[in-house]
Amino acid sequence: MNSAPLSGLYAPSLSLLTDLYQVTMAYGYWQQGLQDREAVFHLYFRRPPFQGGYAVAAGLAYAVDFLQNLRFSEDDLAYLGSLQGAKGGAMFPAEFLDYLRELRFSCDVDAIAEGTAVFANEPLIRVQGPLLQAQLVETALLTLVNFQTLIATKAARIREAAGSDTVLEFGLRRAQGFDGGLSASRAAYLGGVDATSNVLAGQRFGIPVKGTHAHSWIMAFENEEEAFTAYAKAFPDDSVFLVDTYDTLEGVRKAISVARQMRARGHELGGIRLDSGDLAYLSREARTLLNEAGFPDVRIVASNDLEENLITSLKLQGARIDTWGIGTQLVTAYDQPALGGVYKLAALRKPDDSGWDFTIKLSEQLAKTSIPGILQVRRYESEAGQARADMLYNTAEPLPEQLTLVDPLDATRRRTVRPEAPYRELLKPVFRRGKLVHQLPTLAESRAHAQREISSLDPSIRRFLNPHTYPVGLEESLNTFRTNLILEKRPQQKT
Ligand SMILES: Nc1ncnc2c1ncn2[C@@H]1O[C@H](COP(=O)(O)OP(=O)(O)OP(=O)(O)O)[C@@H](O)[C@H]1O
Ligand SMILES: O=P(O)(O)OC[C@H]1O[C@H](OP(=O)(O)OP(=O)(O)O)[C@H](O)[C@@H]1O
Ligand SMILES: O=C(O)c1cccnc1
Ligand SMILES: [Mg+2]
Repeated sequence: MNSAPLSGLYAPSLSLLTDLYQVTMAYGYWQQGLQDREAVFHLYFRRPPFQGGYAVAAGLAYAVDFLQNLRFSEDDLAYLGSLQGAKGGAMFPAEFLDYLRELRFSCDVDAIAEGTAVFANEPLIRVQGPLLQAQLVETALLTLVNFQTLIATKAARIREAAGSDTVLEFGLRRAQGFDGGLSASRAAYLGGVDATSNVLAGQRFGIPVKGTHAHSWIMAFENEEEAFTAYAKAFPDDSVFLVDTYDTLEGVRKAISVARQMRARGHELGGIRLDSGDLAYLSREARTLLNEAGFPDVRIVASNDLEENLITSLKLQGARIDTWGIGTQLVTAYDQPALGGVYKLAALRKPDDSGWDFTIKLSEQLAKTSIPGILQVRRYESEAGQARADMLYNTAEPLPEQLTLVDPLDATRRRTVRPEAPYRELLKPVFRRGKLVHQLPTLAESRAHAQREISSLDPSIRRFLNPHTYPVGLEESLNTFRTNLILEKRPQQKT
């Protein structure tokens, strides 16, 4: 179910899921005879979203599905063949289209598992292989990974605020298109929500589907009692009544009255839902009414423009909410509309095959200057499994005996690594020479992994307000190499 999340959604081929410039560069590389020059790219982001301290990696299953099915159909080639340049001639000659017809993805791909807690500058995906191919997949990988990582992170924050309460994702109606809604439901589940109202996501990904009913259900009947009674008839053991259509606390009393009739027939009301007004006050009052009437197990569901900060505030106000229904703010990633993940060239095989040329993109800001090498991410952990610090290092160079992590933004900030410190390597082989060599976990396994990963982070990294920065250092020799490469590439200013 999880292994081909894209297939069938977009028929018949997704290989043109790219920016035109990837195809024009591919043509240029082919014309120059550079198509098979071995290259290494890293996909990473520069700052965690929502001014938070971490992100939850997501979208890899989509990326794998895309790469596995990368081939240009006759329709794709006909379309590319129809594109014209400024003077009206074909943009791409027939010989190049013939090349694309035979093209099969043959790169090595290493990636960090979905659900892993990740930080700025860490490659979530590393692609190594023929330059033309490794470049061609940039846009698809970014669009597939950026959005889901963003939403999984938002969901993890909402989970953090909700603690052990149930969280339902209700966002499809407000999502950025149906495809945004579908991948948002998947990523939200991965990041920690318990269920979705999105039935297509339930079918495609095996996410539990849950829900209540709308105000229109109440409005379609003469009065609330009639509406509740009718709903209970349809779902005698699975009813949650929406109580705020006319007057919330009156609605609660009517729900109690119908719940008594249900009980007399051997059924129990599952819950009530509050969707407006002061949710702290109303949930407390509703809890009192329900408890006094002998319904301590009827759950209180709340919805209405909720997000992690509001949940935190409602809890501080003593709200008695058991289940949080969250739509718009979760699936639109309020208030950060995009994760700024990038895909940068980091190494090119020397033309004479004598080793690597490591490449760098300079920027006015050091934070935006890329990191050269064929990178791996090593996570050091305490004996109890708490994440302590991550080290980026160049796998193409030998590691020194004594490892020192250097802050890429401030080389005076360093920490040495105890030789016996336990660690794991986060990037794992996914493709070798274009063949899938990795058994993808199920979505439920990735979700469980995310829960473990987030709990391995110190609360100071997880908090919403001014979180502590998790230490991600460059291995010292990589940092020195990068500094020297910056000096070599940057023109000397003269005064
Ligand atoms: N106790 C509370 N503390 C802080 N914010 C709250 C509290 N109770 C509700 N809210 C939030 O305040 C906002 C109220 O929004 P709004 O005024 O649109 O809703 P409403 O008038 O209650 O509902 P509606 O317009 O759907 O009938 C919502 O985002 C809601 O989640
Ligand atoms: O508020 P969200 O987090 O997006 O959660 C989903 C919302 O969708 C439904 O109503 P809808 O917003 O369609 O109408 P309403 O606000 O008028 O009830 C539901 O009652 C929630 O309010
Ligand atoms: O099931 C619900 O209560 C629901 C579903 C979608 C949007 N709002 C609420
Ligand atoms: Mg609403």
